Amino acid sequence: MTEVLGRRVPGSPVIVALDVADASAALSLAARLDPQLCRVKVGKELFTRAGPAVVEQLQRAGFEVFLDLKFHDIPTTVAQALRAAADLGVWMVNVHAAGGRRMLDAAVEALTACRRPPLLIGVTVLTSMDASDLAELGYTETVAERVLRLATLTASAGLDGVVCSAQEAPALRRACGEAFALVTPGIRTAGDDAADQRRVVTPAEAVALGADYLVIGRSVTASADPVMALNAILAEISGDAAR
Ligand SMILES: O=C(O)c1cc(=O)[nH]c(=O)n1[C@@H]1O[C@H](COP(=O)(O)O)[C@@H](O)[C@H]1O
Repeated sequence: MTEVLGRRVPGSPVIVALDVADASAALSLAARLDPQLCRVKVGKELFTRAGPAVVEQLQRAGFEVFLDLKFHDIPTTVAQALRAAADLGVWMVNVHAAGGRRMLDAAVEALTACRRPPLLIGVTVLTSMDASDLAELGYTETVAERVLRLATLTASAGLDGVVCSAQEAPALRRACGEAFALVTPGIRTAGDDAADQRRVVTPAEAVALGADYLVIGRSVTASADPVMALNAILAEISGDAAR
């Protein structure tokens, strides 16, 4: 357990997004990181390049892996894809909550039968989206309302948590309870470029708002010194930076 500003979370709350071009880049970055201090995320770019082998290599190196493939398909396809992810032994997987009730039910059922089921997380509204993106898609809800709708659907289907911006964390904590995992990308250290992200917070803000896990990519991976960048983030969220 790690003490993070008074909240106790199992292991490190930081998940480093290994959004790099190939397995060798991922493994050489991982070799510089300490699995006691962070987990790692394998997403669409790395998985499409390197496949399950890189997940297995990262796990052999001692890392718990969040396999971020954001499944969003018909219920049967999502269920089978999740069984394949569980067979890989990953720690966390995700699906788009917008796949709807029957897809979420099928996802939960698929993992119930697994010996070591990964945490199953529903993506609400991508942190790269803002009010204008939702309006163009025809949604009349605000971002906060839509995130809350998708999170309560996700919770009622029995998933373990959601991906959201930490901006929405307080409302989701109230609605979905203490045990519901809030996984928050869109993290930027002070002065970092938001780039394609729209709902952005700093690491310390995310923790203060009640996030359980902070998904952090470019603030670490695009840094000239990723290890130093990660250590600075860990110091910031443990409160050391303020002391
Ligand atoms: O599911 C995710 O991990 C995810 C959901 C979301 O809403 N926003 C989001 O940025 N992500 C992922 O989190 C990471 C964020 O990367 P950076 O913006 O570089 O920190 C990327 O790997 C995204 O794919």
